[in-house]
Amino acid sequence: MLYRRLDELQRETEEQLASVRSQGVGGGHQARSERDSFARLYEDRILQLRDVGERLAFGRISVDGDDGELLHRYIGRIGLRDSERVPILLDWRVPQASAFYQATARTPMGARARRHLISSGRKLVRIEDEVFDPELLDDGSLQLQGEGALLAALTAQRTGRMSDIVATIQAEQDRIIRSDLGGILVVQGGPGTGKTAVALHRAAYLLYSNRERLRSSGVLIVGPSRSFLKYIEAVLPSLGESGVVLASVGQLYPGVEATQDDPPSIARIKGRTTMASLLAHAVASRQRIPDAPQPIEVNGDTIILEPETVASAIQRGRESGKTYNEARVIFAKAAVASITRTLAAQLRAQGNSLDESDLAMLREDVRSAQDARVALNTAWLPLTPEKLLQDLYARPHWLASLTPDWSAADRELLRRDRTSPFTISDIPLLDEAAELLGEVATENSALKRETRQQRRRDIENAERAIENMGVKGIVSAESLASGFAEFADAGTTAERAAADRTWAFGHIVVDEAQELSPMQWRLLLRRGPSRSFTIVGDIAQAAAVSAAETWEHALIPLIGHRAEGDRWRREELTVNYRTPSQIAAAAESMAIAHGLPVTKSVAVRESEWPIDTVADVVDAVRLAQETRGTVAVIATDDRAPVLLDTLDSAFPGEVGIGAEGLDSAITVLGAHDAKGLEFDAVVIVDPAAIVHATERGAAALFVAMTRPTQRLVFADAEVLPAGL
Ligand SMILES: Nc1ncnc2c1ncn2[C@@H]1O[C@H](COP(=O)(O)OP(=O)(O)OP(=O)(O)O)[C@@H](O)[C@H]1O
Repeated sequence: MLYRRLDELQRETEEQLASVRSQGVGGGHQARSERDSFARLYEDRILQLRDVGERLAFGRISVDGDDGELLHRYIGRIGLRDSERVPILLDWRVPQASAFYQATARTPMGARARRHLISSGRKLVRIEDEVFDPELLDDGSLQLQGEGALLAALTAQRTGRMSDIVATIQAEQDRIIRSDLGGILVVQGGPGTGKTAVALHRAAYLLYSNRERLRSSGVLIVGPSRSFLKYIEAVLPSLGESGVVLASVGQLYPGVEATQDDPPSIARIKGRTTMASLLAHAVASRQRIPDAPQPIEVNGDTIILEPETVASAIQRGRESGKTYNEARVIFAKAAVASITRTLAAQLRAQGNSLDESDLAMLREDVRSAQDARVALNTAWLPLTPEKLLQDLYARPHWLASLTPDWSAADRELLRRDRTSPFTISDIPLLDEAAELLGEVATENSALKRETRQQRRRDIENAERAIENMGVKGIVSAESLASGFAEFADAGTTAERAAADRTWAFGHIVVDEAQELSPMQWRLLLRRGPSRSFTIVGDIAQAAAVSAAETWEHALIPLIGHRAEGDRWRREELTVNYRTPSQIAAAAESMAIAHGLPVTKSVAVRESEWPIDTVADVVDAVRLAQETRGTVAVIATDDRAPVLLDTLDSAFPGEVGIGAEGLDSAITVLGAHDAKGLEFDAVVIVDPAAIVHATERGAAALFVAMTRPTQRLVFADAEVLPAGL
């Protein structure tokens, strides 16, 4: 019945689209853009209806009706109504659907029974029923909702890409997913507890329940690496959501994509908040008053530019309180005016008479005179963030003059020539510099202003269009205006947001948030000034040297020193869905032996396989392949590329590396790229080397050990690290 209705709706929407399109190309600009945006809405709806083909409905909840009869409510990926507009399928995000995820025999939330529907394509292959009868209450052991469906999902073979968990969300996860939009929500949990899954479903939930607000401002999801983003990128589209920007920490500054990070000693310095004041000093020290008077030639006349003239123009610029590049415009105006006055006085003294229009022309002459340009640029050069940072690293004397209280060794660590590519740790510094410098006045900034004004006009037009078409309450002016903007080639909200450094997102989800440095948090605050955040991570897994050791500490750049409950709240996830209990226990024992704090969780299942140790890497991969699923080979970041060659000759055509290798049967990863991912089987090469490679190497090994869903094999491990 539901699929029949789905097909019917698809046909109807296609007809509506055809009818809008057939209205021809006539009418003014506004009529055209109205038609285009309605066409766009229909196209979106058709795509959405097509995308939910698989597992359209996955659950049913039975409640008592008014007349004592049992009412069945079906839960699915989207909501559907029949031709009389009676709901026949509930979107999983509506409030009535939450009983499906949260009801238990102890707290049935008005429900009598729950059914999981397990289907393959359009065919129902199994059902699983739970009856909420208090008499059947068990002994209080681990309570899982829809245990059969859940275990089937957990033991299914992995594809290298994360899939949605919408049919089997557990009660503790559902509470987090549906938590309010406002404020900062920290989700803490050990490896495999579903933090990433919960964060993504929460994004989908928020986009649905706060559509008006988030559709135009967008949601930003930040992950640790490109391979991680690749791993999660299909989840939101499968839930019907596309208005989201996914970015790794190396992609948060538009125009620069950093893929490599600095060695830990350097990353630590660049992550400290002192870098913010260093950059502020650097920017403030970039204006230079000349030592001596300079001759300036303007159209054949020469005047003398006094240092005081420059000094007072600089003063004017600084007093404006604007950013460096914007204040420079004021400085330049003041300097040009002052030079013009001197020149005019000189010309008058020579017997020339000058009226207002002569003065205006004279000002133009001064502005375009080569000498004047050089003098003004020497005093106050327009600067880009990239140039500022390159100068800072490449000019040791300048850096030394700005950092009298730093050690020479720390300064030396920042030293680098101008051609070196920017690193992940440079991204927040570029952003900080951009904030201090402001935009260099170019056509680009004029363009942005024009786009903003256009958007305002679009919203006004949209409001009128909604009145005219009598669809008030069905479509919002904001979303209709987004339709206009999309047709004006400005791209979708997500595209525009991703390209605009000053975009303010309505909500930000940060995954693996334990890794972020204070400078990275400062950047994120600028992207989300309303401080509506979902922050997920495991503070115990922090492998980065600049990472904080408690959440309270990590949040200081966002909200200052605040106790839990004051502007931020914490939720915990306690069940490990990924890793079998033997592997989880081994990982914990290793972590404890290295003094790492461990977040306790309970694994839902055991492994069929032992943890093996094999000398040869190729043999180890063969053993791992017995699971018949995806295999990851994790080594130190340096060794990974070497292993690629070895494995490629043993398993031709089957091996890939990093983000690009996620679709391969065997993926080789550096320990730092493994964060957040999962595979059926994992081979860890020389685990002791991973521990010793970096300062927090034991945390990196802990992450690597908690990636498999089935099997763990150590290779080339003559000495196993402590605790194993
Ligand atoms: N309710 C659920 N139903 C089905 N699968 C689930 C559920 N919750 C989590 N999983 C699965 O468990 C695995 C681990 O989830 P996820 O990657 O979100 O954990 P995590 O806490 O982010 O892990 P880590 O911190 O180790 O990266 C994933 O395969 C996810 O799909």
